[in-house]
Amino acid sequence: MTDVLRASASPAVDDGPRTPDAAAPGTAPAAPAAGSGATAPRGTGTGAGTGADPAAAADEGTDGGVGDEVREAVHAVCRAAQVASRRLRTATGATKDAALRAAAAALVAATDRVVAANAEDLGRAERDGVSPYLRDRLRLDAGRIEDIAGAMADVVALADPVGEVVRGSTLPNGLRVRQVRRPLGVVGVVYEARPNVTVDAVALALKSGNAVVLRGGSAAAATNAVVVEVLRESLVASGLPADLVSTIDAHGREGVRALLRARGLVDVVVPRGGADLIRTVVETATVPTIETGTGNCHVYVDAAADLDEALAVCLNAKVQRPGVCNSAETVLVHRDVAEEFVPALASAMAEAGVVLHGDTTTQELAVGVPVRPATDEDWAAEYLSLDLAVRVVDDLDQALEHIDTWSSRHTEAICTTDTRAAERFVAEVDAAAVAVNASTRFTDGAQLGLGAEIGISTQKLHARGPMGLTELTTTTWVVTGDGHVRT
Ligand SMILES: NC(=O)C1=CN([C@@H]2O[C@H](COP(=O)(O)OP(=O)(O)OC[C@H]3O[C@@H](n4cnc5c(N)ncnc54)[C@H](OP(=O)(O)O)[C@@H]3O)[C@@H](O)[C@H]2O)C=CC1
Ligand SMILES: N[C@@H](CCC(=O)OP(=O)(O)O)C(=O)O
Repeated sequence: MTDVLRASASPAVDDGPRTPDAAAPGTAPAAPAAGSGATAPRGTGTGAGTGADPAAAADEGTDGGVGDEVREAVHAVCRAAQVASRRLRTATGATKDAALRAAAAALVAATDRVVAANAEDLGRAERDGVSPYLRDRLRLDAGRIEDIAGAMADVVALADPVGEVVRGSTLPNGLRVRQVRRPLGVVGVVYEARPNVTVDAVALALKSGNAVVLRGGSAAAATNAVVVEVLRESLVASGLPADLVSTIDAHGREGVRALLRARGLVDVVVPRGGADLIRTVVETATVPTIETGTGNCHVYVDAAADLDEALAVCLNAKVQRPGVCNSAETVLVHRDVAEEFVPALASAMAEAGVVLHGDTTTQELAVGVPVRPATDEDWAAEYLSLDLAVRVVDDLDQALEHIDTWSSRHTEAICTTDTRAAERFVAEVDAAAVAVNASTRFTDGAQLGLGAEIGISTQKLHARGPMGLTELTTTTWVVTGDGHVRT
């Protein structure tokens, strides 16, 4: 069976000239816009055009709708992060590891404070009608804080990427050349209301020698404020600058746009979120960015699938954590096994509380289980809930065509015992991750051995899939001679 999860090399990002944007007028306030909850079929781009942000639109071409005050405040944070990042360039692995261990312990020690702030966020989310699945992403308790600290320890245990010689040789003229891994510098992260991401981002950024500027989902503002405060205090206690970790949460979405235009002050911004965020990034950013797109992931159950195994994979992919980007939204079933598989799938999903949306054949075969007629909206949807679209396909070609049309290029899975079908699937699907006889839920930094992830890139440059330590570095060519001159 093809090893579908082999790591690939990633080229460096262009960090552009180190001159911040000139100040531009524009006092329009930030205007939140709801995401569409659906991904577009192939050919319509990254979700541009879904939702609207009048402030950004009104000020397009000037400074992304950012007022002077917010721009200056965000740039000040980035400048301080840039200064702090220089301290980490030369920090030893031992220094960074000790600081991260201390930070993990500080977080656990602050459990009561963090949980109290989280309760505030959860109460507000419930009053605002946020779905239970999204509230699950937001929720912290003592056990989850222990897990988060454990994830930090996992990152500490990984090899320090900084200083790694990627390649090197002595040229015929005697010049010694080495390509050496270095930190990027300042990494901005805009992410969902999921406080574990705050800590994952900090652990990965610091271990790879970077300062990090955070902008978490507003629903998690109280939790993140406490977490960031605890981490900053801990850094100082470890003899490192607090400004290695900072937040721009106070500046709302206008702050996000200011960060996206802090060219010369941040080296890369990683936006983790839905179509509306990505549209804003595409239209606003002047800094290098790495997009982490929405998840519209499929499981294809082939004619040669082990159907018990396939059922377990489908259930896990849909039900284990339906509110996250790597959960499955559509199951495609080969016609030859549909009569046996669809009824089993339908009753297992119904038992797990899943609402099915299916094509005509699925509706006919799912005896005793209600199936809503599926439309193109269902094939496009990233439900992020206990909803699942099901389609019976004629063969692997039709499955591949469906995936090519509707996939968000995040994660696609095939269940089959046919090696040739698996190899075709791996070769022909265009996605950040492809799983063979395994759940889509494995597309996760921790699960793939990266300790954690700063996001799951659905673009092809500079990284693709879960981004860990290596993806937060660039390289420098070090050329050493003995007074060599070029002739
Ligand atoms: N591939 C990956 O690694 C990941 C993908 N995702 C995807 O994100 C989506 C779900 O997360 P959700 O919390 O709803 O994500 P959102 O896109 O709603 O929010 C993520 C972050 O982006 C901000 N944001 C959203 N829209 C804008 C905008 N127009 N301008 C500036 N900032 C903006 C949010 O701020 P505010 O709080 O103000 O709304 C928040 O901080 C799903 O589609 C999921 O698949 C999520 C995480 C990881
Ligand atoms: N790392 C995650 C998946 C990525 C993620 O953060 O997704 P999301 O909850 O949509 O923001 C996990 O499987 O736990």
